[in-house]
Amino acid sequence: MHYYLIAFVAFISYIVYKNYIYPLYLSPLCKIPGPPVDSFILGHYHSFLSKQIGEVSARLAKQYGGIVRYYGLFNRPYLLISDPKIVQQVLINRAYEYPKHFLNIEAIQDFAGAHSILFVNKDSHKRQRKMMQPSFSFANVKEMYPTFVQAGHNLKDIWVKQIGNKKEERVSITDIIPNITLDVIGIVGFNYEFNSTKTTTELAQAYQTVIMRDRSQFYETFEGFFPFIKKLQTPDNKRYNEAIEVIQNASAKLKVPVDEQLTYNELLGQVMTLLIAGHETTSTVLSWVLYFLAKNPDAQDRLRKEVLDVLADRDHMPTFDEIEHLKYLECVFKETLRIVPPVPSLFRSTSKNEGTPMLISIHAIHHDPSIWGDDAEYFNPSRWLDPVIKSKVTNSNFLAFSAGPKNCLGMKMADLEFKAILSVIIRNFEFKLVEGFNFEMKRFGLSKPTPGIDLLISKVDY
Ligand code: HEM
Repeated sequence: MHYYLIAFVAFISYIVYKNYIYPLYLSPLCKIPGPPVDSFILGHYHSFLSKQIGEVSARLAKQYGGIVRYYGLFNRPYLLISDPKIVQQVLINRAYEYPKHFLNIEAIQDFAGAHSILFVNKDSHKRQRKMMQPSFSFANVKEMYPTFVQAGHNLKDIWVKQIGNKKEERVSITDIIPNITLDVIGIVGFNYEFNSTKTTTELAQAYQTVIMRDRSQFYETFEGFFPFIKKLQTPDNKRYNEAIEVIQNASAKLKVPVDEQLTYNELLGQVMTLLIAGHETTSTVLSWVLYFLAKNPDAQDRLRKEVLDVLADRDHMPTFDEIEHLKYLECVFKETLRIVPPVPSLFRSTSKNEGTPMLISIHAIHHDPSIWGDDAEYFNPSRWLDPVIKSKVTNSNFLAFSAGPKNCLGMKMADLEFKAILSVIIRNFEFKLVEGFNFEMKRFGLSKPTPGIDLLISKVDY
């Protein structure tokens, strides 16, 4: 009998040592500054892991510095990184030595495919990247430009109809913008018309269900530890699993334009990755920009004035060169990406096996007053014209598209799509905040406004 007792005591001692004594008192990571732990089992759940992770990480970085230690479930240590010198090493100089880390890999694989470029490292990554790169060349992206302008006009037509003869109309902008960008990626990525702005498509709704699921970093980790939770037939899981099935079925029907031989699963992975990476991020930044312009009427007027120089005639389709010359539009794009980076954090691991997970907080870096000035919390597109700020910006502190060999492949495409759509929209409408309307930011994943953004929209009559 006492053998069982000894085994039981040994087991408990091991658990206590591994999950409490070692991480909290003996690990070399204890020397790194960070907040005191709240709970033996839940780590920092109560103080911040259940909250909006971007804002929390900016606060922690301000309090403790560019590298902060914090604790997840069972006191697993994490590092919160916002020091641009470390970022330079991890993302750029030694990118392949720091593989991506996923709190809940199965959940992401559900909608990006298990063989996605997003998950692989070293040779597999280099191979996929080489294969995909030509589709994103400058010349190819430039050819997509008319599709982007047309998308701006499609959105314009929808809102003109919605406003009708009224002076202004309250519109939920986040209901339609993801459909606009989904249609765009369908056409430019796969030569396929989803027509999601004209008919209700299951696919657009499926993405809403998956992306708008608002769960904390803690919950994601918890489900990552116990993946069977995902299979429980709760109403939320059922909705989610049905949505994933819709995405997988729709992706299976599409074809990516690559020459090299790919297995069926690799192909499916690429389609799913491009669909998700190519429309949810762009729709996020387009939604936020309209909110910030509504909140800052001076910036809105200045942008409209600049756009009117090339779009005096409202039916004129702006050319690529005309759009590329709009300097304030460029500032507005960068400022929106700075203040609300659609991907607020990147996860990496210090090494392949059981390495310490690192959360690189793009949000914290983008809100650091030592780089962006004392008004870093505010939307101010003109900062991008300030020579002092310009001299401080580098590819390791402006990270909306990440940096280095795994940076965003669709960067130029997103840039052009944003500018084409926004210029048509701002030429044709004025945006105001709805008094008393509040929303929050999703706690984890993409920086989505939740439940969405309502604005007052009126037509520009000149
Ligand atoms: C404003 C819009 C966008 C933002 C802010 C954005 C941001 C990012 C970020 C931060 C990453 C790095 C993720 C990580 O390291 O974990 C990334 C990767 C990627 N993005 Fe984007 N993205 C945008 C639009 C697009 C578009 C339009 C496409 C394609 C149609 C695209 C395709 C990709 C791909 C394929 C990767 C993986 C690259 C690799 O691992 O080598 N993105 N994006």
